[in-house]
Amino acid sequence: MEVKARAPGKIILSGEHAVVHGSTAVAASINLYTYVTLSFATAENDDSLKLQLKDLALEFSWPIGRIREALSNLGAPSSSTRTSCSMESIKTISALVEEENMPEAKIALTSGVSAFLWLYTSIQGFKPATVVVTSDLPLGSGLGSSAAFCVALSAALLAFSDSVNVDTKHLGWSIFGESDLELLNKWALEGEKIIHGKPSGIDNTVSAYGNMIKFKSGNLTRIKSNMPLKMLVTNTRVGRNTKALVAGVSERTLRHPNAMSFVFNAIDSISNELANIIQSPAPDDVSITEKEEKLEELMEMNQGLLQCMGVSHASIETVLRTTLKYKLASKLTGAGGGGCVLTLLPTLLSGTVVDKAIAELESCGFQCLIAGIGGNGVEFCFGGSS
Ligand SMILES: Nc1ncnc2c1ncn2[C@@H]1O[C@H](COP(=O)(O)OP(=O)(O)OP(=O)(O)O)[C@@H](O)[C@H]1O
Ligand SMILES: C[C@@](O)(CCO)CC(=O)[O-]
Ligand SMILES: [Mg+2]
Repeated sequence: MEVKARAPGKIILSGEHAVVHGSTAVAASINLYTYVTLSFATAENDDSLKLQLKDLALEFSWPIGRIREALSNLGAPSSSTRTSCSMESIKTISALVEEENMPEAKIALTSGVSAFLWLYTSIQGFKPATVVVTSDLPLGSGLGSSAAFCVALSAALLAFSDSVNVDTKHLGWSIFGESDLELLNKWALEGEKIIHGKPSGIDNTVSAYGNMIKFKSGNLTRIKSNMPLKMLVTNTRVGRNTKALVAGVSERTLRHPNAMSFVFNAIDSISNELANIIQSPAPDDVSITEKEEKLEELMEMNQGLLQCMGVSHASIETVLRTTLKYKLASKLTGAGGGGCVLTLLPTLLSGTVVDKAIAELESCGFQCLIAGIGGNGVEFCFGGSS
């Protein structure tokens, strides 16, 4: 028997980075997913834990005895209580990953593979198994690939544990009950900590719960949109790393605590206003257009403040300039420093303008997509031969 889990990526409509410092942020799931399939070994002589990253054509395999020896201090797995990875365990796990000779060009994956080993051994202990990962999401681009990976992984691991209440006979995709989802989200955050250093928890929470959320200091409020929201996502293809960008903002905050607290407060107000606009009723085209104009202004203000935090990038500025030529408002999404930019596509905007803007962005070497916003969060499905 095997279990497959899928978790969506996300866009942050407002409040990235500031959310790490206690401000409100607004995020939505998108219809691009990371898939994780878990099957325990059935052959007697198969005594290894395998991780296959299919899109990257990478396979890792550790003899279970080697993992048990290295992590003997962990004790018995306890899937019902999330535990944080100590500095000592991180070092041991990194050494296990290094034994696998990660290709130099893919060294950024080390933290993802470490998060895998931590979540696997903490939830399932030392059982031989194969875990296969595929993803629609570009890695390290601001669309929450790390969170989708941790959420899908936690879902597959917990689905085969005694800590959640799932029906293994159900055919097709299922969702977790509220308390199981809460546990899953806590485990996913522990994985994100290994990848991000100091995550706010917004990315794993929106991936786990789906739809649209407002998030502040670890607490989520579900949001119901009362207007159509269409966003163009432009991937600058400039690689960056969320951990380093988050650390950079924290350093700036230490240097200029007063100034930065005003920036974070301004972003908190922007996020709350944006959430109110999205939720308020819009009975006709005129009121939708008015709401869109306000959203555009708030996105521009948020982008200005992100630039002030030092997380914009020349490639992001090129996207902003290009979309402005078509009178469209944009902001970076996720950690910035490259990665993806959001552009609001108003309801009454002609298709020709969108096509022209996309063509110009793509001629700069960027990649554009229009994401479906606000679908289900994490789901799982049992299958395979028993
Ligand atoms: N499918 C995957 N397989 C293995 N590791 C992954 C996968 N997806 C993400 N990761 C890990 O997450 C890292 C990228 O995370 P990072 O937080 O820097 O970017 P992101 O999550 O895509 O963007 P953001 O955090 O801004 O939304 C990768 O370098 C890798 O370590
Ligand atoms: C940059 C950040 O705010 C969002 C990354 O998608 C980091 C976080 O909240 O953990
Ligand atoms: Mg991330």
